[in-house]
Amino acid sequence: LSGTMALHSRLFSVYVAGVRAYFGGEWSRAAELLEKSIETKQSLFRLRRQCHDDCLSAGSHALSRLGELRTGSGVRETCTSWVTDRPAECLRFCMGRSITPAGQLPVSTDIEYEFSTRNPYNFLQVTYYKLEKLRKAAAAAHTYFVANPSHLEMRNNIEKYRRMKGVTDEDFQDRELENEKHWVSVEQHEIQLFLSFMGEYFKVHSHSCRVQCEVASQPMPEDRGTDGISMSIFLYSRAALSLSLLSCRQYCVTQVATRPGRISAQEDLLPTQLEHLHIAQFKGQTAENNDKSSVDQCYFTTYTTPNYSESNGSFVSDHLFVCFLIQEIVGYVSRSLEEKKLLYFGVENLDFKFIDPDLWTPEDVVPESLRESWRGECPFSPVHRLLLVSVLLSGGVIRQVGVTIAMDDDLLNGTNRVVLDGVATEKECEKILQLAAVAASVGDGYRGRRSPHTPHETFEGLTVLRAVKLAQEGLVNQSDAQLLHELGERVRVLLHSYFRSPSALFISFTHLVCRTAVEGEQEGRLDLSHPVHVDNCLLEPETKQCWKEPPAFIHRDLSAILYLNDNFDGGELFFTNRDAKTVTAQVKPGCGRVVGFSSGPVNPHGVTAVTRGRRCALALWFTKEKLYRDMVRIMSRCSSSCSSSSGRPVSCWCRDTRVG
Ligand SMILES: O=C(O)CCC(=O)C(=O)O
Ligand SMILES: [Fe+3]
Repeated sequence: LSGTMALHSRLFSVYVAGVRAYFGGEWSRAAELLEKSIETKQSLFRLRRQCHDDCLSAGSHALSRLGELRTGSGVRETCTSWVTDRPAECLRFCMGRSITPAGQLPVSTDIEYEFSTRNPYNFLQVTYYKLEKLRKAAAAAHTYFVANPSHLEMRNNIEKYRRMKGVTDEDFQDRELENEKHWVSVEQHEIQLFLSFMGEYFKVHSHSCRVQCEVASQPMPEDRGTDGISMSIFLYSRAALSLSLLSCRQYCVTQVATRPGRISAQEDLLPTQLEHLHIAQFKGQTAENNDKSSVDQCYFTTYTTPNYSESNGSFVSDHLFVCFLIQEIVGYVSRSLEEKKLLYFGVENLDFKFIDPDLWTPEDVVPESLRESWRGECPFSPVHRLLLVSVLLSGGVIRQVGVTIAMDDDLLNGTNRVVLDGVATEKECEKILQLAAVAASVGDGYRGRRSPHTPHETFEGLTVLRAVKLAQEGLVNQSDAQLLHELGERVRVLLHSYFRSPSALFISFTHLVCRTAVEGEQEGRLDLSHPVHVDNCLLEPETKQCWKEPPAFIHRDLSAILYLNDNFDGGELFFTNRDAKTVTAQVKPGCGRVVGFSSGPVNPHGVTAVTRGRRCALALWFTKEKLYRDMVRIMSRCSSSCSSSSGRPVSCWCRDTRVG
């Protein structure tokens, strides 16, 4: 045996011996063997990476040829050329398989699984504890717990280690951190750090994950038989294996985007990171004066003119960094697309199961017959699409007379933030405030309630549906209830244009909220009216991560608050960094002022204490996903156009809206 096979076989035997020693209570021996097995695993992974790098150029060549085969060629031909052209020979040779007799391989996916779940560290933790090497036990416990956060016993062990003498915070180290390095820089905003994130991202993506797929999907022995049937079976199983390899690689996106210890992958990690980059580089070119955006220019320049720096020197020197990055991404995207094409071919023709982990896959990659549930038309290139999935580009035009841009990204010191003035008139603010007052006086779910955020304020809320009901009961004017809806629409149109959103925006939820200072309870207040949060994910300030998981409203893409008054003290909206502490900008509310911002992790925000009076605002959230638009809102608009004598609003259906 040689190369990786030898290592694999050693890994297997050393680990088994270590576990045996463990169960035999031979602690020193167990520690030695388990450590050795971890070392062996690391060497094995290193060697595989090496093999992969060495065979890579052959690989990309074969893949690009296969892409051409998708249309107009039969399954058999595709498989045949694939099998013969694939650089598997290179990999197999490199990995030592070519000299190993088929069927006698000590390949055990169990052992790979064992290491991927970090189980050896569980054994090690007990072993070191028995040997009274507490600091090492703490590191092993921590390393295991990072990947198994719901393991209660390990949580308790860690608590115990923390209380033990001689153990310090520094001892709780993740010994497998090397493979997750990209997370260290993931939350940095600065461009240089972003670049380093991208570097780590691609490294981890291709080295730690994609390479390991090669091993899991090595083809079967060369026993292809001579008759037609066994040849077909042979080709079919080869194709299936190759498809599993590709699908394994595709899922690397999810693995790379899943932080150790989290269950869910960070959705669309790459586009989200691009949002950080913020296209700060692309700002200043509005749709008006330049119908080709900078992204287009960069893409165009880099990929259509070989000596682009000469042909468009000034642009490229300003944007060299971004162009470089985009070049990286283009490579990544085109490789991924080639794989997807083949996979969809397999889904269509070979009944292969594949669920695309990316949201940015362009429609033309998906065969016609599979498109049914696919998203709508997208006129953008794959790279563009990748950039735009989660990216809003502030700086678009505001066309409404009387509305002005009071603060932009620069003044607000951040990304995708804007303050617009003049969105509602004094009269309109009055009407909505009146509506809020009536709602409060007749009582709704919030009346007189203490705020959910602070005991020093009360909180009243009114939804659109509730407003419509009040109108139907004759308690408020129909037209005032209707105004709530109109204002929401007005803000939607303005922000859609300002943020140049390539996809439609739907109102996902609207809430009229008033916060009132409780008199006599304001002395020495240190808390906030609304603690710092991100609207569409759970902010974890310690790690600066934001988890797009329920109970966060993960489908909110854009947030807006329309302010209605200013006769109160405090109640300023502020933005912070991801540490939830460093304030980057503040906004003072006033009638007709709208603050709009992307709902994601670039915009943590909160509200300072309201220490006198009552602060009312209409909070609006928008989504790009049709599915999550506000059904209640649409229905209530219908029902508000029905006569109130028709009874309960929900039983009144109107035909002119496309509900359901
Ligand atoms: O009222 C405000 O200014 C902000 C409220 C807010 O952030 C929210 O409701 O999520
Ligand atoms: Fe918020």
